Amino acid sequence: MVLAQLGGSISRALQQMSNATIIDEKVLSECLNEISRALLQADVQFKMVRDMQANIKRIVNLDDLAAGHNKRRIIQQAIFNELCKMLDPGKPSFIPKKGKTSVIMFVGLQGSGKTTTCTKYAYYHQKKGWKPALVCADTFRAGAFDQLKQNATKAKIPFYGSYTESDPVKIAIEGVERFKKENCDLIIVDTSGRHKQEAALFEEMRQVSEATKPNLVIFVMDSSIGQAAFDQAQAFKQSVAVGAVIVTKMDGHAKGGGALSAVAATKSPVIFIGTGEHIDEFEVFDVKPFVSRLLGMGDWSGFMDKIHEVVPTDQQPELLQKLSEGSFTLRLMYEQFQNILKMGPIGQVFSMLPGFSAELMPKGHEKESQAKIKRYMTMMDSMTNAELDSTNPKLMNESRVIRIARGSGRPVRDVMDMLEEYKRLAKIWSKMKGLKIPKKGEMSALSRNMNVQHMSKVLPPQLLKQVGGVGGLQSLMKQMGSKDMIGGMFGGGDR
Ligand SMILES: Nc1nc2c(ncn2[C@@H]2O[C@H](COP(=O)(O)OP(=O)(O)OP(=O)(O)O)[C@@H](O)[C@H]2O)c(=O)[nH]1
Repeated sequence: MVLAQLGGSISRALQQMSNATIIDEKVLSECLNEISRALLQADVQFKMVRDMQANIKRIVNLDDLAAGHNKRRIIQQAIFNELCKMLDPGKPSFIPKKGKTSVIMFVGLQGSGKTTTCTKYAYYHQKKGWKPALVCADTFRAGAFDQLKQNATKAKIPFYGSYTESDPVKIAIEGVERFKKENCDLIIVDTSGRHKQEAALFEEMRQVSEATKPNLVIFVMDSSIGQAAFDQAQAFKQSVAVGAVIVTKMDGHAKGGGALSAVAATKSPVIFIGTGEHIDEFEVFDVKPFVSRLLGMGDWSGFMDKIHEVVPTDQQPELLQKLSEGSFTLRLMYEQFQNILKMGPIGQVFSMLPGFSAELMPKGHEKESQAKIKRYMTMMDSMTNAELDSTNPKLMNESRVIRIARGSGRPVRDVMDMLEEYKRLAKIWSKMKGLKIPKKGEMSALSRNMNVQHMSKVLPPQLLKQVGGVGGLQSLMKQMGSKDMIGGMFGGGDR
């Protein structure tokens, strides 16, 4: 089951509960059974699901709730908290410091995405001004060094490895020593994988770990392994001091529940997730926004982070300003298309907004989407400045459409398609009107600045209904002291 499906099932269960006139023991049980079924289908370990159900029932004692209390909200809050608890081992992982050398060792089974993830991790930090380096201590898989070398070269990250040396410990020591001398602050050691957990793999991992004394060992896990995740994660944890987990292939048809099980097995947090084969398809994993997204609440802080990441710094103030004005011109669309082609899919950004997914660049169709965007841009190149800067699509009369089509060598139908796309995007962006945009690092300020009206515009209709429409939302925010829109709605507070 894909995670989106899991989120959908949970939202539906909550919705059904909300539709009930009276929320009693029976309604609560039905809702919890529905949610449990969805989690089990997503391959979350049975024991975890059972514990969660018991915890919620214990917390939500319907008889104890004084009349007038918002039972619905309390139940939602309990579900949110329990899901967060499942994913939060209660202690943070080691956090490397920029400018101070840290050795990070990656472990995982063959094919889990370990080598790809090492480069993604290095690239993520490099973009933030770190000096990462990659060491290939995988001498088991022929071609592993070539793969790492290729990835590292593309991302301009220094690397170390050998075609002739067969001792991974020796390579790891040499590589780490070399990059320490070169003042790299993030030395990433990629170790061998095997097809299955076997003694030789664990012995090798132990030796590499002993020799390089990593500050952090990251266990890389393929999200599609489902129920097997718990045992696999536990086996790794017993051999090396796993301190964090990265779950890969969250974009595929993954049984995402495995991620939850890995956290329980290693008592270590998930720190990143892989969302595609491309180097920047890699996201910081934060429990509360993740659960918010799972429950269809959107992820505002992730959205803002992505804007900061995807849009060039010099264009950010202008874009955010325009966003808050709600005026979306064709020129703005053109500029964003330029960003997409340069930086990768901005569809990732949109997927973080409540209520809609990456429609512009559907997964698996990136090539077609890119070609479409290029076609759109060619057509926009045939427009006048006035047309590009206008927010009024009526300006585009029939004769102009024909001229633009002729000017760009495209059929009229294509121009119409492009204008439709513009209208669709403009409609989405118009919902942002009046939003106060925080500077980087002030995400909770965004939440505080969102008023009921904004929230009601961007919340998916079924969710809005669930909280009792605009009126319900208003009283909910009042009750929560309007603290934090995402955390606040479910009692999470500031992040
Ligand atoms: N869709 C998707 N594919 C991924 C992701 N991460 C890695 N992959 C793909 O998974 C495959 C295996 O990745 P590798 O990095 O070679 O696997 P590995 O675990 O290093 O394998 P060994 O080096 O043999 O241990 C490659 O085709 C990657 O492109 C992801 O987040 N999403």
